[in-house]
Amino acid sequence: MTQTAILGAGVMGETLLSGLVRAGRRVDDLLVGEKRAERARELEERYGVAVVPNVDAAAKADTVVLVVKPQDMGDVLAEVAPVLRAGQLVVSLAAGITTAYIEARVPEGVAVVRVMPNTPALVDEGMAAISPGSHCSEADLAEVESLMGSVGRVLRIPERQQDAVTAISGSGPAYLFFVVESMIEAGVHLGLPRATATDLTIQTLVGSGKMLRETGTHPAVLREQVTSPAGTTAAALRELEVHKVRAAFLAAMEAARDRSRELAEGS
Ligand SMILES: NC(=O)C1=CN([C@@H]2O[C@H](COP(=O)(O)OP(=O)(O)OC[C@H]3O[C@@H](n4cnc5c(N)ncnc54)[C@H](OP(=O)(O)O)[C@@H]3O)[C@@H](O)[C@H]2O)C=CC1
Ligand SMILES: O=C(O)[C@@H]1CCC=N1
Repeated sequence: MTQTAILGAGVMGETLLSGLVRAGRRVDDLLVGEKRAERARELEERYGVAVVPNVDAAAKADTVVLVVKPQDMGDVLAEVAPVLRAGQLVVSLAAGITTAYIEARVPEGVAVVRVMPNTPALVDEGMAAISPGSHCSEADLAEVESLMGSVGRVLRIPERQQDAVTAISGSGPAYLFFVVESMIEAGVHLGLPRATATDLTIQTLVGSGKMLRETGTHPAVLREQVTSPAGTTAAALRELEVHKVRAAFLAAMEAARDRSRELAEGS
């Protein structure tokens, strides 16, 4: 088994780490680079994984996964580039950061893959979109598919689509949690106990998601099936149109796509 280093074990890094451990990856084959001592101790206790300085992890591993904030990427690459060598694979999970940005900062012959994951990976229902850098082999892509496939689905996409993907599946869980929060609050306004409103909303989301996935039916058709003539759903949907929810999603996702592009510029 190859050695994998995860540099930056915050929300997304720990999500990947926990998934790899759940999937049966030996902790001896995993290394973590994390700068805060307290956080390092926490991860060592929770997973039994070795937390070591970034350079040690990067020098030892076959695959180095970068899960720091886009704004920290330049510093981390400057730190580990001197110990990287041809034949290693660098995988970035950071929004906005291009493979060209990374390739310009690592030695010749280091393969680079860009990934946009999402947090449902925590329950093995992640969605990861992966794009190869300029000198990346089929074996490198297969390694990343195996890595991310242990926590959900993986899709290969051209890198030019990564900013839009970030706006859909990377940030997407937050939009859906926001909708869930809003429905729960509305249920409470309608007089339901909070626990009841929460149960009803979550099961409705899970059931609707399962219908979408298992029937393959277009969401507009599924929506029409719920919308009885002159009924309750029609009354509700009219309000969502009046309040321009569809336009708000378009504006929100354009903002996410644009922010991803800005992060590439280092801001
Ligand atoms: N959260 C999400 O849903 C998603 C996140 N991503 C991407 O994942 C990356 C991480 O995001 P997220 O997990 O949310 O952010 P976090 O801030 O939770 O995690 C980043 C981690 O990196 C650590 N870190 C910072 N500098 C270094 C360094 N030099 N060496 C080692 N570790 C370091 C931070 O430590 P400290 O806190 O001490 O600074 C922190 O633990 C980002 O690039 C983001 O774009 C992608 C898709 C989804
Ligand atoms: O908000 C962010 O920047 C990260 C990238 C996608 C989801 N979270």
